[in-house]
Amino acid sequence: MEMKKNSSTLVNKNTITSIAIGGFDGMHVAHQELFKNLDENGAIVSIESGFANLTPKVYRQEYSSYPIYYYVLDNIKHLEGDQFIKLLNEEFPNLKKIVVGYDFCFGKNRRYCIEKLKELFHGNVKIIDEIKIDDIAVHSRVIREYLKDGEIEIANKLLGKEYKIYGHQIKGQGLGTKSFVPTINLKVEQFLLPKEGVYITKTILNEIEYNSVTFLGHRVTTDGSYAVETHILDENIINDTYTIQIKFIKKIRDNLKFDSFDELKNQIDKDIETTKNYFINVY
Ligand SMILES: Cc1cc2nc3c(=O)[nH]c(=O)nc-3n(C[C@H](O)[C@H](O)[C@H](O)COP(=O)(O)O)c2cc1C
Ligand SMILES: Nc1ncnc2c1ncn2[C@@H]1O[C@H](COP(=O)(O)OP(=O)(O)O)[C@@H](O)[C@H]1O
Repeated sequence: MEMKKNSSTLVNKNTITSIAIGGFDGMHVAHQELFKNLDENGAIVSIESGFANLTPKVYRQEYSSYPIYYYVLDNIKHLEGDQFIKLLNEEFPNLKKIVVGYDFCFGKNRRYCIEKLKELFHGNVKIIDEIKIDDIAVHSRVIREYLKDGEIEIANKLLGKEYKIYGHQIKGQGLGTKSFVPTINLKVEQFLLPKEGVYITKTILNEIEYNSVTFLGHRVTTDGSYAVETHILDENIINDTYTIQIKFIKKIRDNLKFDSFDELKNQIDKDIETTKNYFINVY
């Protein structure tokens, strides 16, 4: 049913017969619903606004086997409706079907919407009604708000997967191993970071997934600097991987200021206990 193509550069645009159009930041449940309506020669046309921070461009292909072609919004937003359709027909000479959501609009001042698309495109236009989960409309902006509030479980439900960020290892304060627990410190770019606090997570190193607990926030108890640090449970990891992935599962607590290192150490031990219990009960 589904074809395996992992890079748009490998697929000739002449073979494409159906496309889904949108921004596709997050590659969430509603986006996946659009993709289900593509045929085996389907492709994803992703319009880049420059604001994607759930699945930044370089990480997006991971979430679909359909090839993704990117177009920069600034280069196409001045087009009139017929010019936009002409562009699509030129880019994909065998295009037969377009799949979009109920709220899709395009062209100059977003003046052209569903009715115009049906009128201007001489082929099959499939419109997907608004997708909701537990009465919440699934949109990338909605998911961003839940993440900013630390509501990981709701965000994950709307995403249809665990929210995952990529980062690379940087040096920490050097306090962790000495005074608290060993952590991998991450520099994270491009991705939206959830609310400051402590989270049950999984950390992926060299494609191996470990249970972990992750702190994000300003280290208000120590030097006040912003940090993303992950402690891997029950393992003595010597990490030599540059790229690290963190999947967020659940928030445990807010970021807190402690009066002493001892109190912080106690709380970190409790966080680790809470995380271990979670994994024992859930997995
Ligand atoms: C599970 C966990 C929870 C943490 N919670 C807090 C916190 O609530 N407040 C805070 O200021 N720092 C918190 N930290 C960060 C510590 O201050 C940090 O691990 C310590 O400064 C060592 O940092 P380093 O690895 O850069 O040496 C937490 C760290 C971990 C691993
Ligand atoms: N909840 C939804 N239900 C149906 N279609 C949707 C939904 N969210 C987005 N779409 C469609 O998916 C495509 C990508 O939309 P986009 O604007 O990137 O999504 P979002 O609303 O999440 O930012 C568009 O064709 C859009 O109409």
